[in-house]
Amino acid sequence: MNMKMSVAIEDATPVVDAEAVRFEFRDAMSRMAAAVNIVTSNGPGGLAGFAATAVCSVTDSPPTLLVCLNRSASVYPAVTANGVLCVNVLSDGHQDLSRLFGGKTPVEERFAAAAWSELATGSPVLEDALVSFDCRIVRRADVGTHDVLMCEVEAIRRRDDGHGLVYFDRDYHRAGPGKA
Ligand SMILES: NC(=O)c1ccc[n+]([C@@H]2O[C@H](COP(=O)([O-])OP(=O)(O)OC[C@H]3O[C@@H](n4cnc5c(N)ncnc54)[C@H](O)[C@@H]3O)[C@@H](O)[C@H]2O)c1
Ligand SMILES: Cc1cc2c(cc1C)N(C[C@H](O)[C@H](O)[C@H](O)COP(=O)(O)O)c1[nH]c(=O)[nH]c(=O)c1N2
Repeated sequence: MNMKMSVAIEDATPVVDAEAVRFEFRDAMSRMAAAVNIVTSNGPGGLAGFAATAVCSVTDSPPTLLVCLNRSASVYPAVTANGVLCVNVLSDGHQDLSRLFGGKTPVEERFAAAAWSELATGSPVLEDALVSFDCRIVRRADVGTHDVLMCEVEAIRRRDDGHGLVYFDRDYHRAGPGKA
């Protein structure tokens, strides 16, 4: 396969090495702030949960989110076998929980660090999440290293207090009230 690609970088020098392109892309992506979520799942494939920033709203009719999941992640077989997941949106103060769900930690250890309940699908719902979207995976596309999961929302739980947690420049930041 021809891996040659080119991207524009600051001095407009073309980058043609695939590894350099990947590095350049990630470095550029580090400048895109994103909400931090813990995506959970439970069912016949077992309990699973991972930190995710590649999550966004697709359509409100029917209410649908997309979640990008790396096929090499340890949680991948469980999430795809279960066919359901819950997107738990984190608040500031959840940094340690995010690190736990983003690292190479055993699944029991990840879930022992917080309190969980359930809504419609049986996926774990984080008790103090800003908002939780309990979803059924209705469609899947494999793109490069990731699966793009289209997730139809079956139940929502939210709280109105708290600040958001944003990942930016490879670190966690508070998203608070007040206009920019
Ligand atoms: N979409 C993702 O899969 C994703 C997103 C964020 C972080 N991560 C994981 O967390 C680690 C630490 O991330 P970091 O932000 O501190 O440093 P990093 O340099 O690895 O990543 C910078 C940015 O690039 C993007 N990115 C990273 N890995 C990616 C991947 N495999 N596919 C698509 N986009 C990706 C994300 O937007 C990330 O914030 C990464 O190495 C990766 O394993 C994965
Ligand atoms: C802030 C942040 C954001 C993300 C991640 C990490 C971190 C720290 N990770 C990586 C993901 O959480 C990690 O691969 C899983 O925890 C699985 O790791 P194990 O394979 O179980 O060790 C991640 N993975 C993924 O497939 N999609 C995503 O959107 C993200 N986003």
